Amino acid sequence: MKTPALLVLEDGRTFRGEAFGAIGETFGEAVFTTGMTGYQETLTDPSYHRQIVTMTAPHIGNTGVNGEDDESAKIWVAGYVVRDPARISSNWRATGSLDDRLKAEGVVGIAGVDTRALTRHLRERGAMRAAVSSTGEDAADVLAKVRTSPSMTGADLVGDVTTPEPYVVNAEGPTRFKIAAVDLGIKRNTPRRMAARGIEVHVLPATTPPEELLKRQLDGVFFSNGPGDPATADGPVALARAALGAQLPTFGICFGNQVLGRALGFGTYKLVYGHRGINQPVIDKNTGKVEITAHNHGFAVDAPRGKAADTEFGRAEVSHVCLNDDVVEGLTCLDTPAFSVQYHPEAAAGPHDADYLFDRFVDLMKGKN
Ligand SMILES: NC(=O)CC[C@H](N)C(=O)O
Repeated sequence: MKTPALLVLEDGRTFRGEAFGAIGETFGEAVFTTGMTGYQETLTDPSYHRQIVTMTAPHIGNTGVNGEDDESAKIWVAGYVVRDPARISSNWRATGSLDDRLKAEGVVGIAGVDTRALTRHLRERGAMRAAVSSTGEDAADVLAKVRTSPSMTGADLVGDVTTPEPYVVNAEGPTRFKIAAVDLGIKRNTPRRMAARGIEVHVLPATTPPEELLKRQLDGVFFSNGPGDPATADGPVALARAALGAQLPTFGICFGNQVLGRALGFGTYKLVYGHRGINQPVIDKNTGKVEITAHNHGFAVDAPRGKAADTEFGRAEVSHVCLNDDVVEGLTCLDTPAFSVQYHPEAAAGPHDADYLFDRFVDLMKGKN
């Protein structure tokens, strides 16, 4: 017999289904992602730390899990919600089933949920605190605990995911540049895309002091994606300010965009339900070109569209916006070699329209040499 499970949302809405993965109880922010592929990459993306992720694609687990697609050393999602798990894994690369992997890593999930109804609810009411429980506990008791669990607003989570020690990802072929990548929850595919362009990537802990970053005398700095509320990232913001002050070529992705935005003096705010998926249209304001891009963000930068803003580090403009809702998706400094995007040019899984941004980073570093 299948073990019954509950998904309880902060506003009291409750979904019933059956246990998927580990049996237990877990808390986090309920969000949804619309990606039709790439569930293994989603599960292992450190940006999903403390989030209960709902897959809107109804059939999950078809290709099992493999030894190649992880974006980090483990599964980071706090909980997993699916409609209809695949009963068999069909892929030549599969080394196991999704259910077994979730069990092995103690990740509590729920299957058999009406994920369309859940997604519509989250779109209307916003992402909110939630729990998945398969311990047989009463929904009212679970709800009481959800209401005392921590919120994503104000959550400082970088310390949970950053590397404790620096490490180096070697360039493929001859080394053309050496950069520091500040690890705020970095996905493996990012250094990989850089290495393919001859960049040697020195991944550094988020707690690296600004003096130490500058002392390394590298060709550029990168600020990665990561979990939590960017309003709490004062340490990384100080690093970005040091990089900007030193005119060091700087690139940021997702959390890195928010960190650069804050370093320039802009604020950040929480979106109602965020952008998560791999088909989000973004326009480059300067070229008018539209890219289909991968997103995973619940916060955004609050910066003026149109005219460049005057910041402590010279003029800065919003370079990209999302065509669905006009949210800021990229920033470019006009007097300092720095830019960032809120979406994922490293996209795994996802479209590669934005891959050119890694070349833009290379061009910035070439300009400096
Ligand atoms: N993928 C990311 O870097 C996410 C950044 C931030 N935690 C947000 O939700 O907006």
